[in-house]
Amino acid sequence: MKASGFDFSQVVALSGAGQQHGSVYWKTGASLVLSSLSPALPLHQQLQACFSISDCPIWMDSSTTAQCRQLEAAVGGARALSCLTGSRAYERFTGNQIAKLFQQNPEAYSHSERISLVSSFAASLFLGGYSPIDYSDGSGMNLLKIQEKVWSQACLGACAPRLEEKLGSPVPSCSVVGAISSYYVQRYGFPPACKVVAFTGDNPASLAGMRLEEGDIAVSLGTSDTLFLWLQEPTPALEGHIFCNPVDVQHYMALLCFKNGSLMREKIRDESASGSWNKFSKALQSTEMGNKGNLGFYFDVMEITPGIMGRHRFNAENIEVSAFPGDVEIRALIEGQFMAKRIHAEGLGYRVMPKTKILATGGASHNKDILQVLADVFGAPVYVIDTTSSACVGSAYRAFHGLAGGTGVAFSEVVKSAPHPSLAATPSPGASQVYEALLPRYAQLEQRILSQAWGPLE
Ligand SMILES: Nc1ncnc2c1ncn2[C@@H]1O[C@H](COP(=O)(O)OP(=O)(O)O)[C@@H](O)[C@H]1O
Ligand SMILES: O=C(CO)[C@@H](O)[C@H](O)COP(=O)(O)O
Repeated sequence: MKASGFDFSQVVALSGAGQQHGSVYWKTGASLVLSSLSPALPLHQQLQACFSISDCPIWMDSSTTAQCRQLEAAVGGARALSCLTGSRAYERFTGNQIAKLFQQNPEAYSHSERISLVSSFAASLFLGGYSPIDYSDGSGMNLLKIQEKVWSQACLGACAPRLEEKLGSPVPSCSVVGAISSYYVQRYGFPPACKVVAFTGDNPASLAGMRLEEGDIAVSLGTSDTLFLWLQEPTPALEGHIFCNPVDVQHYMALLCFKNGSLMREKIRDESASGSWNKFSKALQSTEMGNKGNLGFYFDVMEITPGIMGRHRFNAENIEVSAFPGDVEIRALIEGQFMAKRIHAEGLGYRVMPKTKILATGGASHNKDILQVLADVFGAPVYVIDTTSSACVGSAYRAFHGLAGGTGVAFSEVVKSAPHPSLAATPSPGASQVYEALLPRYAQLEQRILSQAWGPLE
């Protein structure tokens, strides 16, 4: 930005977002380095010795099943943990990652004076000191009591000793956490009064960027596919997550994460459309809604929602088949991905309403033919905002909100003059009849695969 001539002296506030659940381990003494950085040198040269471990766990890590079971057992089971923290124990959630680090590398853990999320880590760089974790990203740790908005002592105790002091106290997501550090003032020309508003997770920031309203559903088609909803009241369940809302401290957001998103679509594009999104789109155009009854499940990595692995294809008679022709494969993938989203959102109590808008974002929201299938499966119009970087735009809106007063001011008021989303796809005639028949079949086949993999379900 500096090289392209951006005028940092005009920036009155900033905020940001980081992928959820990742954790950064600051070594004892790091805060001193952070607060006395030389503006003559880049960050990486000065911070190299500041971390207790060099490879940080990120959200795709699923190696903490043992720690998940320990945490659930410590608080009275999966449902009890979900009621407390908004989610049953998930491998990628930070509390379980911290517990694993403590168990497998106690030295690195004890040498860590502070543990940040990716979001609060980035905010710390701008502050020149440790930034608190915000309520919304803090909800992705299996440690925060989402109603009281304080760390759960039971969860902290089950994960690792002296954890509270390493995390610091969580704050409302729209809090001003301090002024920008002199490093950024001197090196880049920010004004010294520029405020840093707490950073949050990428999905909460996207909710802000898309200006989600009640009844709407946001679908982020990034590396992972995520789906989020605005909730007045938390309804924690054994599937999906409830987070504190990033723009309204009284409310909540629900999130469902599907790991086999764009990377899975890319694989099928490479195998069945010679690596071309254009050919991939043509396959969607040339096949009909409902795919003549052919259904597919494509999970090359262990899926989060639901816990299935592998590829499973079924013909119209529900008989498992080993392959589909290329075009059928592509439609089965996209229809299957969106039917799973609708079925699992409805499992959290979500219902498509006449006023429902689907707001699409992320890399694959560039693809109109994919969005058409989304509109058809949900029976609702799909809108896109004029940027796929909704988390970045949301961070700018959140900075503006924090500057305007944060918790005392309605977010919708602050962003009311922002551009409206534009219509990208409307349901095709006859779509609801097709998918009303197909959705229950998809759900039954999903249950069949799940029980084959895990035995009879609860
Ligand atoms: N025309 C397209 N059709 C479908 N998918 C696309 C298209 N263009 C980009 N993508 C997908 O978008 C993904 C990146 O999305 P993005 O939202 O930037 O990811 P991230 O989760 O890293 O933020 C790529 O993996 C790619 O598969
Ligand atoms: O784990 C989750 C949400 O719970 C992921 O959505 C991460 O937040 C990473 O997002 P992308 O990089 O895939 O956008």
